[in-house]
Amino acid sequence: MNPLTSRGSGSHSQRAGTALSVNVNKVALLRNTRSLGIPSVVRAATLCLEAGADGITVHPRPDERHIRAHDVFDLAELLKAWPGAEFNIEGNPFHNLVDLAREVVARGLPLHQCTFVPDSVEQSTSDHGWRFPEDAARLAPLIADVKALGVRVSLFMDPTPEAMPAVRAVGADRVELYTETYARAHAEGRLAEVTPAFADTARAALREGLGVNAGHDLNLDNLTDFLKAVPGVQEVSIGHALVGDALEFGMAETVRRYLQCTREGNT
Ligand SMILES: CC(=O)[C@@H](O)[C@H](O)COP(=O)(O)O
Ligand SMILES: NCC(=O)COP(=O)(O)O
Repeated sequence: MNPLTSRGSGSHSQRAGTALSVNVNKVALLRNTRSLGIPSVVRAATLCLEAGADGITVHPRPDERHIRAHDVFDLAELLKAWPGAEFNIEGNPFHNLVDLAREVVARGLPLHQCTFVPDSVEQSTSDHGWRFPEDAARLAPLIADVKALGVRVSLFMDPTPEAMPAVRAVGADRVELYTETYARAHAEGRLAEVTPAFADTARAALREGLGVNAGHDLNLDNLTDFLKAVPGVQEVSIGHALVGDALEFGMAETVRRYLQCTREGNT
């Protein structure tokens, strides 16, 4: 069982420090190239949880290129056996996300967080956050709908400190900082250019009473530095690099290495 304690925004449990939610999209992507069910997404998620991961994330895109609807329900069934761990579904609330969330909850299955991401259907991966004030009016009712299910709502956001009061006003519980620009700058030795915006956005979110998550292109090289530089990050969701690392180190050892980065990043 994970050492989880309640803290922070939203009513669900999180362990002290930054939680690691493993995104298993890329396991499904490989599985979908044949009809054999290999590798198993549920088995991969089980290995992550057994190794100490705090949660599982999926981003079921409308074209089901990786995570399919049945994966969402299969993983939610798995999470029932891990009461301390969290299930986070990411996606565009104007596409398939809200209906999936409703169905998970209707089946009596656990769902802790929905992360709203403004991706278009044909996008190859996420590449920007919501815009405020432009998106506020159309997001508000969907945020209310998902929160009425008892599910926390996090909004995928670029590092824009000035948007945080509007994110709070629209009813979100958390923001997820889109970290691609941090990851690229880290790889290119340009951290001074980007770090202040991430740290300022986290501080602005915390001032508003929002929780702070982060994700996209985080990896074993940049995760510790990110968490040292950006205050109060409650959860990182990591998939692409982590699943790649698992090919080299195995899933359990890989998860342990990422957990070690979160611990080092929190000191
Ligand atoms: C929201 C986000 O940051 C993305 O990283 C996403 O969840 C990953 O989606 P893909 O695996 O389809 O690239
Ligand atoms: N929210 C980000 C996520 O779930 C995984 O992003 P990535 O590590 O696949 O880039």
